[in-house]
Amino acid sequence: MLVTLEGLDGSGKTTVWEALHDAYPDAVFTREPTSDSWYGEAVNRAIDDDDADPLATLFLFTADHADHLSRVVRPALADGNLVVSDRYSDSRYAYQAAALSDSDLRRPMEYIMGIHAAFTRPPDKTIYLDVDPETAAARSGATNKFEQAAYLADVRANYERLIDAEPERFVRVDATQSPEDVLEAVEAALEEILAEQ
Ligand SMILES: Nc1ncnc2c1ncn2[C@@H]1O[C@H](COP(=O)(O)OP(=O)(O)OP(=O)(O)O)[C@@H](O)[C@H]1O
Ligand SMILES: Cc1cn([C@H]2C[C@H](O)[C@@H](COP(=O)(O)O)O2)c(=O)[nH]c1=O
Repeated sequence: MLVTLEGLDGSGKTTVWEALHDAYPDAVFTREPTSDSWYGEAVNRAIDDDDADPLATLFLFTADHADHLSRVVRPALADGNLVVSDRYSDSRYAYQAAALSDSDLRRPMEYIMGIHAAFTRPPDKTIYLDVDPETAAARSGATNKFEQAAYLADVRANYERLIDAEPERFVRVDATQSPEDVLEAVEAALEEILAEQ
């Protein structure tokens, strides 16, 4: 089963993802952008480059996803593992659709989803850590172009579109709570997800 953690920068995904390692020692924990491949390194260069072309950035993230799928996600699922990914395809649909909103693409989110549809493995469930853009930007330190409150407001609106389209896949957790309460809510959600499967 593939469970993904999604949310704005600073919503607390990585904090939760790290804490879950103890509760689920047999699960495969992974992330996007990947941290152990040259594709992930290329993505990180694009994130840190304020002048990076947004369409080129989309394709770098998508290449990293393709490598992540073939090298980590599909083999782990084939072995029957629970896979928990800190960010996954929804990050592209939410973030790159926002970055490309002023481009020549008429419907950026649909375009990005179309590129993925041919090869991706959709998540079985997605835990969405919901936080307002101002809190997100403040927590993340606004250190790169994606961590700005105005941009994150557009990203959040895109996540809401995704949730509206597939309400049964998403579990929303209020990420403005204390880290302990957020973790408790995520662990409860994950227990329910695993019990249902
Ligand atoms: N529930 C919370 N309340 C207050 N601060 C939090 C909470 N969760 C995480 N933080 C703090 O916010 C910062 C960002 O947390 P974290 O890295 O887990 O977020 P993230 O969603 O993974 O962000 P990014 O997507 O930018 O990597 C850290 O300093 C972390 O300690
Ligand atoms: C996977 C993915 C990520 N992003 C953005 C979101 C963050 O600002 C950075 C890095 O992610 P991290 O969780 O802070 O390490 O990249 C994106 O725009 N599109 C994506 O597909």
